[in-house]
Amino acid sequence: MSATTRSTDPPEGPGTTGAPAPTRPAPAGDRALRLRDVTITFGGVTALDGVSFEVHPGRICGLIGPNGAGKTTLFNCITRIYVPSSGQILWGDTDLLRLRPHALAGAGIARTFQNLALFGAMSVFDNAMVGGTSVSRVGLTSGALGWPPARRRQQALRDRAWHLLDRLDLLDVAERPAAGLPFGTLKRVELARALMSQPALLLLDEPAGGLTHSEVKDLGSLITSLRDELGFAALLVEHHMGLVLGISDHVVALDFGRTIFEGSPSAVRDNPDVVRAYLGRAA
Ligand SMILES: Nc1ncnc2c1ncn2[C@@H]1O[C@H](COP(=O)(O)OP(=O)(O)OP(=O)(O)O)[C@@H](O)[C@H]1O
Repeated sequence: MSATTRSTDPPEGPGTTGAPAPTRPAPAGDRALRLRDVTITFGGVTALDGVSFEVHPGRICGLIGPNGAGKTTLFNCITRIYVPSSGQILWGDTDLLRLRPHALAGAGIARTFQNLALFGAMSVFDNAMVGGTSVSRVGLTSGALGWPPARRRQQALRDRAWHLLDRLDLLDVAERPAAGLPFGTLKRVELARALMSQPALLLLDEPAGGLTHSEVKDLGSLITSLRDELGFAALLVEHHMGLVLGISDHVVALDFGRTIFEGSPSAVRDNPDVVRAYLGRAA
């Protein structure tokens, strides 16, 4: 992101329009993410081999598997970084594989990054705003020129950012640069940035990575309460089994690119194929 996309105005305080917080439940409708027989090969390696499952509206789907199982590759197929060799990925009625990567946010899909995608020199508030301006029709020029509809949209974004920073316990650091903040705090900023686009589907890439035990516990409660408030569905790729089993409605386990389990969190722990996959290789 270039410096030109940085918000030029100082952040106004929360709720400056006096309007109710604009974080309404995402218009998830009946949109589900449907993967059908997704296969991708890299040279001789079949990273995904006929993977099929669904993520239902408003539900959290945990995606687990040992190292090299294909989780990141699957994420990269959904986010249009990789093109599957065969298979279908549908988002509601939309063929996701026909969407350009930059159109995903506009289609209601947002993601977080394992290694964070924040701008160190920018404030926490401005980092959050980046996630909203990518889908809002607020042009920097029209906003700066004070065109009334653009100003109203800009203010609605600011209100949403303040609301999310409040929900994510980030108000105290809102005006501090992201660089230098503790990792656990940055993970929450990353979540705020992703939620600014009001996604109907949130792709969470190892959100617990690098967090302490108590931070992981808090993160689990935060994700479920935000899901309850905002109505998004989530696909959660995570090694932290406690988090996956604690907050997922549904779990899919991969091994060597194949689905070895699909079902409830309570059933996954004792599933012999899952146990074998994790015992067979270091997770
Ligand atoms: N761009 C690529 N080129 C070649 N092989 C790749 C590429 N991306 C992934 N792979 C291979 O695909 C397989 C699945 O890798 P992937 O990173 O998706 O696993 P993972 O489940 O995310 O593992 P981890 O938990 O360690 O992140 C591995 O064998 C990996 O080496």
